[in-house]
Amino acid sequence: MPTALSELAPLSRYELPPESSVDLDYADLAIIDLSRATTPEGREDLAIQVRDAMIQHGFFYVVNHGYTPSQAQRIFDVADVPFAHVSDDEKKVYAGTMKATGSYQGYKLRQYWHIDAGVHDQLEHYNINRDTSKRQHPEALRPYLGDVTAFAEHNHFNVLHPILRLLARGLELPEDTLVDLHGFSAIGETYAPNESSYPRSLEEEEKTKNVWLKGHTDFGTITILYSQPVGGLQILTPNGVWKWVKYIPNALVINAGDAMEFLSGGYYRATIHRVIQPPEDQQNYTRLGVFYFSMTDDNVKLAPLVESPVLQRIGIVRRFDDKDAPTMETWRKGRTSAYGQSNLTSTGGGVESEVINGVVVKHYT
Ligand SMILES: O=C(O)CCC(=O)C(=O)O
Ligand SMILES: [Fe+2]
Repeated sequence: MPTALSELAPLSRYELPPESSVDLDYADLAIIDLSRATTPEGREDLAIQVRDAMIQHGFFYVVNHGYTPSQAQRIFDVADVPFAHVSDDEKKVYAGTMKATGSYQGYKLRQYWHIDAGVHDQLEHYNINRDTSKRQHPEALRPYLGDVTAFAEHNHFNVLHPILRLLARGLELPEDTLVDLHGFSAIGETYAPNESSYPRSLEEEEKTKNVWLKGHTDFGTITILYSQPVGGLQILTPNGVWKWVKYIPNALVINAGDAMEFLSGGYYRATIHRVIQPPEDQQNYTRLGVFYFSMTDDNVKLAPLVESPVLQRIGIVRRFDDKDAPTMETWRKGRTSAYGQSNLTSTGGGVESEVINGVVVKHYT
């Protein structure tokens, strides 16, 4: 069960940069008060709110998820360690092997992904499996692995599972249908990763039209992002307009990925989102992201949950025949090893595509 963030090793503070005062075109996302999920009446209301938010935008905020502001602050402090307190040489020792193994653990060093026009990314990630003992970690991070485990447990049991219960209700399925596919100790690759992005040169900004991370869908079921002040994250609205995601202190930004879209027969869509250059008053700050990317257990076949009365009524949008559905393991490995490494085919209108396990995956500029 979740452990408390107490008796922790001291740690230097990461100052969250100030909020932008630029007037940006923000997406109007629902705010879900997760503390209401503890009562049956609360769950009934929230299930409707979450379903509608998923159908309308595919993104929503969660507040009152159980972390105090100081617990959230500590998570940012820990997340900063692999970037600010590890030398470039040591980072290379702990580099991940995404292309070779399809497993997303360790550093994704800067410049690993191709963005556009020969320009590579300036995003540095450090990804940790929820079982922190799967790999060695840089020395500076080792005193804080207990924090990472507590963070993974908090996300898994206090955020992910309650949301999965609401999403199952929205499909009129038994409440634990999706929870049962997301074990904490099952073999699977849920990550509790961190990400940091560094400012880029003017030339690189021009060549990529300010895009830092191309429009994409996440490949797991649910992504939990800790809202942070440096802007840049945008979602693609159904009418083709990119809208910014606003910072809300101690809120979580939740979205569905491919695996959820497959399981829900297209009912909960994997919304396309991207990262662009932050607004002008934040361009000298690095962006520190804290995420919990969740996936089902590796052996789950990502075929639609046809027993859902909702899907039986409204129909299923299929991306493949149910018998050909990839497992979570096949899908995550295929997408992880190809990302930013494969040659994309331009299909016009700023859309590029690739085929992973026989399924077309699109990238948006
Ligand atoms: O940095 C962000 O705000 C979002 C990054 C993202 O979409 C991803 O890593 O999948
Ligand atoms: Fe993403």
